[in-house]
This record gives sequence, C-alpha cells and structure tokens, in this order.
Amino acid sequence: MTHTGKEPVAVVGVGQTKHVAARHDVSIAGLVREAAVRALADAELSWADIDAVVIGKAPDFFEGVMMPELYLADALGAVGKPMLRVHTAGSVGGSTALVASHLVAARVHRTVLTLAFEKQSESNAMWGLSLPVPFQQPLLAGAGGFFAPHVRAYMRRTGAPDAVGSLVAYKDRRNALKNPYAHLHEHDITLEKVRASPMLWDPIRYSETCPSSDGACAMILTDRAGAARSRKPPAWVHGGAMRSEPTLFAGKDFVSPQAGKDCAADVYRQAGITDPRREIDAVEMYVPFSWYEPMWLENLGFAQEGEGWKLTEAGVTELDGDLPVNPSGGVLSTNPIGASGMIRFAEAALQVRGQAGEHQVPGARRAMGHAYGGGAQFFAMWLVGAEPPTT
Ligand SMILES: CC(=O)SCCNC(=O)CCNC(=O)[C@H](O)C(C)(C)COP(=O)(O)OP(=O)(O)OC[C@H]1O[C@@H](n2cnc3c(N)ncnc32)[C@H](O)[C@@H]1OP(=O)(O)O
Repeated sequence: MTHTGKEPVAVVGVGQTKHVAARHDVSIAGLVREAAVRALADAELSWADIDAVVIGKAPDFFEGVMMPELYLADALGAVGKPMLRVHTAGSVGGSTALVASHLVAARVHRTVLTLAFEKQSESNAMWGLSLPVPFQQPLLAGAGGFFAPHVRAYMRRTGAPDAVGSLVAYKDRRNALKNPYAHLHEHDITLEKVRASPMLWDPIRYSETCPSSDGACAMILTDRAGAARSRKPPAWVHGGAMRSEPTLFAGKDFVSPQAGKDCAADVYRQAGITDPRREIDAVEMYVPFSWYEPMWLENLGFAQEGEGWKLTEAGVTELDGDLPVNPSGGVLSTNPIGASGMIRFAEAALQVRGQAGEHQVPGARRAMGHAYGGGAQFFAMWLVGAEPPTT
C-alpha cells in the first residue's frame, strides 16, 4: 500500500509525577520512570509496545549532571531501541513532544514514548541561569531578573493596571488546588495575600512567580491503528510548530517576539483555525511569571495588541470563563523547567480527552499547548482535538 500525506498522530497515554520542591526519595532515573510507567498504564500498553523514546530536559546546569540521558536508557525501556534527546531551553518539553509526533507522522515509528523532566532540587536553577556569559547581556539574578524589564515594558506600552499580575496568580493558584499533580497547593490563598507578597524582581512579586520544582511528564504518541486500539478517547494532533530567533538582535521585541507570532500562525493554519479566541476551548500557556498571561494572549492572537490584560481583568481566562487559560494551575504553580512545556501539551491533551478531572473544562473539543524558552526565543506549540484531523 502506498502512503501519501502525514500519518495522523494521537495521544493515548499521559503520566505525570506529583510535582514538588524536592523529590529526595528518587534519583533522576526513578523520577522519569515514574512518569513513563504512569503514561504506559494510562495507554494500557507495555514497554514492548514502544518503538522509540524521545526525551527532553532544560540545561544540564539545573542538576549539574552532564547529559543525564546517557544513563537513562534502561530506566526508560530504551535498551535496543532508538533514543533521542532534544534541547531547546525552557520550551524543550514542547519541542520534545513535537519531535516525537513528527516521528509518528512521518511513519518512522508507530508508537513513541516521549518524556521530559527536571530535578531542580539537585542544583540551583536561579544561579544556573545567572552565568556571566561573555559578550551577552548579563542575565542578572535568574530568569526573573531577565524577564522583569520586559514585563515593565508591557505595562508601559499598554497602560495595564498593576493589579493584573496578581489576578493571574490568584487564578492559577486556585486552579492548582483542583490538580493533584500541581506543586503548589496554597489552600489559604487570597488576592490580598498575592498583592502583599514581597517584591522579588520589580514588578514581579513572590506569589506572581513560579516555584522551582522536581517533576517529569510523559506521553505515548501513536498512529491511527494504535489510536483505534485505545479504549480511552485519544487526543488528536491537529497542528504543531516550532520557531526560534536569537536572544538579542536589533529590533527584537521582547514583549511580543516575532517567533512566537509566527509559530502560533503556523499552528492555526495547520489546524484550520481562523479565530483562535472563539475556536479554541482551553489553553495551557507557559506563564512562569504572571504577567506573561496577558503578554502571550496578544502574542498568540487571542487578543489585539495592547488588549490582553483586559481579557484577564474581565475574567475571560478563569476556569469558568469563555477562554480558560491554565486550568491545571500552569507553570505558575509547577515549574520543573524542562518538563513544563510537555505538561502544557499533556494537559491540553487531557482536556480534549475529557480526562482532566476536577480542572476539566466542560465539553473541551480543541485545546492549545504552548511553550517558550531561552531569552523568549524558542517557541513550541500544538493544537489537539477530540476528533481526528480532517486533512
Ligand atoms: C522558561 C522558564 O521556565 S523561566 C522560569 C525559570 N524558573 C525560575 O525562575 C524559578 C523561580 N523561582 C525561584 O527562583 C524560587 O522558587 C523562589 C525564589 C521563588 C523561592 O526560592 P526558595 O524559597 O529558595 O524556594 P525553595 O525551592 O527552597 O522552596 C521553599 C518552599 O517555598 C515554596 N515555594 C517556592 N516558590 C514559591 C512561590 N513562588 N510561591 C509560593 N511558594 C513557593 C516551595 O514549595 C517550598 O515549600 P515546601 O518546603 O512546603 O515544599
């Protein structure tokens, strides 16, 4: 039989660890295996059903272990099978899933285990991200130090009121209470508490910042025949894209990077989306600092330029709003950096499979997963649906 076009790709299994500040009870190998075993159990498959493994994590500085994938082949059942590592800084969880999905779409492999992790308690991510790299803009103190001026630039450009950042944090931390895997479960959270929390990197407050987490996320991606064997509803990949640009160049727009806009436009084109605000039911967006919600709402085309904060302020992005953003609690509640992009992709898949539990968006049919990394320079996104793609 001659095959033309791409093979449709389905997510049939999702597994996560409970994300926490420090998993002292397991090694990196133990952490990744836990997520992989849960994804296999969800898919009702065994190691023998997996043809290849695609793994991702953020910079090796975060654990101080160079190339940890070298010793993870047995923990991930990859002995005698192809295993591949992807690296695109903080967006890596998303790009890893996309590489895995391309292997299925291109009919290189039929069923692929993809996994991303970070065990930040083994090191210190803030100082891991504060290296004095020669001939580069100093990164200041960690990612917060790098991104805070871009948040200020957004506030100045749009006239957004100070309160918007706190609204996002308050929403995401409440959503996290509905997600058993989320790192932060702040049962006593109030808006006043968020607003009164200490300023870390002006204008980013403690409660408007992601934590540093240990965690892993895995997915099983398969072809049309694999999806047909799945007893649970699959999530179908309708579009996926990656884009990159340098950290610094004349004219770079840190508030709304061109690479992010182009990446989203490519995904919408593949998925046949012309009005993302109306046609997408849930978004899992990479928001490590709360102000990135309104910033990405604009960058991804959900709002006109300068208007993203108005959606947040009006409650549109709440779990019961008409465009729920980060029903899982998002990166703001859980950030094992390398895994965070894959968690966004996996949570989007759970939404359209109807498997998101207490943070399910009722009736979600199409959901978007978004990841970014580096100096807002690597982007990875996918759009998944409850129905198989028509093209
Ligand atoms: C592309 C990207 O992903 S960019 C983002 C990259 N990631 C970051 O920049 C990480 C930002 N966060 C941090 O640097 C740190 O978590 C800080 C500065 C906010 C807090 O530092 P520390 O207090 O040293 O955190 P530490 O990890 O030791 O945790 C101490 C406790 O505070 C909790 N905690 C950590 N951060 C937060 C937070 N932002 N809000 C509420 N609680 C928090 C932890 O869960 C832990 O509680 P536990 O002991 O009950 O488990």
